[in-house]
Amino acid sequence: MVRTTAQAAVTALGATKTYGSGETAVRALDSISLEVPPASWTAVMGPSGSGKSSLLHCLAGLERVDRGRVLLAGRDITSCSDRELTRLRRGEIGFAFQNFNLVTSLTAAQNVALPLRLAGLRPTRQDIHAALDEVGLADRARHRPGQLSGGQQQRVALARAIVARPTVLFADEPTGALDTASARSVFALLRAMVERGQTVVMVTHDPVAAANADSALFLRDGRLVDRLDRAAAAAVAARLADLER
Ligand SMILES: Nc1ncnc2c1ncn2[C@@H]1O[C@H](COP(=O)(O)OP(=O)(O)OP(=O)(O)O)[C@@H](O)[C@H]1O
Repeated sequence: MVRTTAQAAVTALGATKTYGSGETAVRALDSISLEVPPASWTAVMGPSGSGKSSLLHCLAGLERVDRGRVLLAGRDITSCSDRELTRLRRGEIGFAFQNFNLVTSLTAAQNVALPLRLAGLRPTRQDIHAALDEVGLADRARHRPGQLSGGQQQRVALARAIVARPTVLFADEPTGALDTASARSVFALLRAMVERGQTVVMVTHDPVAAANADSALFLRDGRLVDRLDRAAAAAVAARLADLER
């Protein structure tokens, strides 16, 4: 029986993940324990290879930990079957990942509708339009990914992640390909989600992005080594520079 704060949106208890085996084994996550409160925004930072993406994937149930536990909305996903996990992911979790995962043959609107359709729902045109509007792409609904810039594709991916109103949104560099103005509108969007009670966990290399979050977690060599709450970008950058030394 795992004891945890009942209200946490995401919990990791001694989460450990190793890739490969024998001499080529890499311990990507080394006994990570954390709690992400609901209606909060957490940034995950750290040097390249420190385990950020691995942590995001394990917390989101896209990959399984080898040791330890991960709980989503109080539910222990380490003991879920693949089927239960898929259902949980479709119902509770949104993903906005760096490589977009947009379907190239579908329009922006169809891409946004896809996760809801996969979950057996029939989103209305208004729902889809509202999500595209939130990311500033209402006028690109009929464009296919190949007709959009990298930043616009990223925003379609974000609209797709938010349309289902997930309890927890996991985002990998959600503003990585965006200019300053677009990044700022994404920060506002993520903050609005948090104010509506949703939880955001994002990996970022950008201290400005992390400064918009409520707290920044710092990884090094697969370990959680520090945490800053409500930190200014300069403080985040200084901590990161320390870890990269
Ligand atoms: N599928 C995999 N197979 C083998 N090793 C992996 C795999 N995925 C990650 N790793 C290794 O695990 C470690 C952590 O990788 P991870 O991608 O989580 O780091 P990261 O902090 O997200 O890095 P970056 O900032 O460069 O994206 C690295 O040493 C990486 O090489």
